[in-house]
Amino acid sequence: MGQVRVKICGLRTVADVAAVAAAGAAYAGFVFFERSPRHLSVAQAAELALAAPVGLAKVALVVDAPDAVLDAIVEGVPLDMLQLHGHETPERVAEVRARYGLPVMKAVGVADEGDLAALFDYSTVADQILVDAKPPKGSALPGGNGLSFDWRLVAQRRWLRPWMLAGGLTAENVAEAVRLTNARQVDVSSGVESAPGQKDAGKIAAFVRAAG
Ligand SMILES: O=C(O)c1ccccc1N[C@@H]1O[C@H](COP(=O)(O)O)[C@@H](O)[C@H]1O
Repeated sequence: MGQVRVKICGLRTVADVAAVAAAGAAYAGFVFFERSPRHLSVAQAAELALAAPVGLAKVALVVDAPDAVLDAIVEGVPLDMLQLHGHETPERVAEVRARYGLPVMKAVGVADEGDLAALFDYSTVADQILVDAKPPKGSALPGGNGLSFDWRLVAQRRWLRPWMLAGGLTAENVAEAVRLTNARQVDVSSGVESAPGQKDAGKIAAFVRAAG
């Protein structure tokens, strides 16, 4: 594993899990959001999670999920972290942490300086912060759109909790993103795909290598 910890999100097959583990990524992400081309059922995610080797952290991504949906995911899938990628409030983040006893990573969309205060607010309640590009208005997906934001907005910033950089990262731009922001963790979904929802083992390996 390199110095920068990598999360590969939106895995859909056991072969994807094997490629992520072989590349040396730290986290594997499973998406539970029906509008996403990466959406999994609880049974599908359980199969992938059970195929993950020890040391590969399994993350469930949800978007404004009610307790009933989270209950089914947490009961059915062996997990290491929950990623909240919707409009969950700081109070909801605290509630989810307490209810499930799992670390919670809260995604925050960034487009300009005005979005940075939210990063601090969530860092007081979440275990980790995911700093992602803000989705364009009317976008079908709140993430996984392959869009970047101006990395200079978060260059060298410090928050109270560990954080990950996300949004439009690829093997071609991740080294520059890390250099500019000093991110110690990065997250990618569409940048390691050959088509929406189709992970590419070669791109995954190249991305992890390039992240450093
Ligand atoms: O990947 C998805 O389909 C997805 C769906 C709903 C919310 C978030 C989603 N993905 C997350 O978005 C960011 C950035 O993705 P990309 O690399 O720009 O494609 C990443 O954190 C994914 O976990």
